[in-house]
Amino acid sequence: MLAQYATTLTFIALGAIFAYSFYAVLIAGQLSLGQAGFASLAAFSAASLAPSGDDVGDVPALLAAVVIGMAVGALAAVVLGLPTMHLRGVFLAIATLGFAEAVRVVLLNQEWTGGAQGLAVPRILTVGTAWTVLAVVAYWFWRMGRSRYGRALEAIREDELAARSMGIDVGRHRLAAFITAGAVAGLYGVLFAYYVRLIAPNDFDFTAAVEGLVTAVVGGSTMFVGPVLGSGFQTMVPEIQRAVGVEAGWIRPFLAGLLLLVVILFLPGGLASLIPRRTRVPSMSGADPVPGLAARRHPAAGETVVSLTGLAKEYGGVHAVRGIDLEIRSGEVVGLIGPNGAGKTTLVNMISGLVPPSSGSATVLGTTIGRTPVHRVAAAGVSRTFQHSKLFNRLSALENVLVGAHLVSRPTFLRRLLWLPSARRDERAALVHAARCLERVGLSDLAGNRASSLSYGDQRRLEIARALASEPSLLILDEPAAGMNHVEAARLSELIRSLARDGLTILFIEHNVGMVLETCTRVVVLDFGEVIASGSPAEIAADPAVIEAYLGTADDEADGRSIADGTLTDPTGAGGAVAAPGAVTNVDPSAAGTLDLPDTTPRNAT
Ligand SMILES: Nc1ncnc2c1ncn2[C@@H]1O[C@H](COP(=O)(O)OP(=O)(O)OP(=O)(O)O)[C@@H](O)[C@H]1O
Repeated sequence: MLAQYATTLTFIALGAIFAYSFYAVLIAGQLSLGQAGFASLAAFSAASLAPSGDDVGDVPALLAAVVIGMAVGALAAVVLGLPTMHLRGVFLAIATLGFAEAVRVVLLNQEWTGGAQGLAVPRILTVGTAWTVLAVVAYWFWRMGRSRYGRALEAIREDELAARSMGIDVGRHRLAAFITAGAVAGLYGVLFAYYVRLIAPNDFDFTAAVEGLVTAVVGGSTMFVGPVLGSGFQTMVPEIQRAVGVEAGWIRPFLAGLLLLVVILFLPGGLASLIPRRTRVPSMSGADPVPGLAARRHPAAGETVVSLTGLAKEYGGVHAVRGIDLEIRSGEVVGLIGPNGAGKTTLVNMISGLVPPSSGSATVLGTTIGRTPVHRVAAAGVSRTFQHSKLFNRLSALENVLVGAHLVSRPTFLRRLLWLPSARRDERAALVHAARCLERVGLSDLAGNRASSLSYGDQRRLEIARALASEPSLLILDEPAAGMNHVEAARLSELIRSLARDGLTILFIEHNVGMVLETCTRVVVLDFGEVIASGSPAEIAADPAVIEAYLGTADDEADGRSIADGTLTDPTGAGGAVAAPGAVTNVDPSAAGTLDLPDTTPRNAT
């Protein structure tokens, strides 16, 4: 019975292994077509170099071929990956396709490969061996999925910039994923060669690469079983068509293409998305530090956290930030306010290492800004949220926070492969820590929900939980209350103050002036890229320059118009939008000192 389907079953296993080589990079958001080249190099190298089964026995011969093939595939991935890993999307696909085609043409013109006639290879692979190898590969990706490394790759796929800000070294992770793809493609090449008996360079052409990619996409890249489902689908559909007698002429490829289209159109996450993704939410007890997390050093109270000297940023002719001198000390809660286009986001982007300054110098937690990559700035203790939410949308709320804990959690992948209890302990520590961060922002009930399904206000809070998970020394919040109603904004204000009581230094941009005045120990006001005022909330509320920046000229004030209610043109010319119903409102206008504060914030996040 099994013998009757042995060929089909072997090709399902081979197709799935090849699809895993695409899955390996798709989970990190990379589109590569070079796998056919890796497989080809591996197949011909192994077939030429591995000992014969007659000399050493079939199993050792296959094992030696597999080792050679995987090493050749991985090495080729290093050689190709080093110069191409900075490429994204279709550019990486084109570069890697160019490599695969170059390999094919070169091998086609070599004597030792047999050229177009091909090279004879003994059939050693059996259906049982093929499925055993597939089980090992699937196990590898299954154990990787819930490890710190696997989560980092998923985070890179969802939002590379946010992943960098969580302290993930994106370049290193992308290269590691590419090398894995090379090794798995090499494995496929060898198994294919030792099954089909005759290999030719044209077996690894553009069509083969596209088939591998399509199999991985149809199966889905969000769950480790995706490639197996994809290969089963791709191999079985023609078999079923043959069985029901529609194999002739154009009908068969037409139906196969149609089914493919249906899967891609209606199941963008692939067949694997039909399987619900479970998030285990741990039970928590106590507020003690979680053992198993890396300890972080925080600056002592009053120590300098941020030191900016003459910091400036120009975009072409636009002076977004002009010569800012600013010092922030540990334990301060500094509010950054100013009209639209004043340069607030540009300034915090420079402080968090996202944008290099045009001139001036900045030291943040001992790191020099400008030369330090974003993930190193994060490792120094800087964590942030973004003006426009940058969540990992397809991950659950808890998984988002787990990624945030990247810098304090321990690597677990290799230990998970061996089922070591220490890996389970460390994973649990990270889970408990993440769950506590969610609890702190009041999102415990939504831990298992997809980030994209949360309300706007909950997404803002989730970003804060994710930022807190790295146990930062400096927390930067970019318009955290945007989209929140006044009750949520008041709760957020209390949360910020409680974080400050715990010793965290906080820098936050907010258009809700009332909330800023109530929450901060110091307020810095920017206008046209310059600091126009800096002082205690009471000083700022009474400062004529601030009132002018916010209310415009005396005439405007006399008209009874203000930026706050959206009736006064923004001094930058950006224009004030009228607050949406339910948008941020002042937390406590009585904290406003002598500035006649608006009771609604006019501008939502832009
Ligand atoms: N990448 C960029 N390229 C060109 N100009 C930019 C870029 N980023 C910001 N700017 C310009 O720099 C100035 C400051 O922008 P920035 O976003 O920092 O202001 P902001 O105070 O954060 O404004 P908002 O409150 O509207 O977010 C604006 O004139 C803006 O158009």
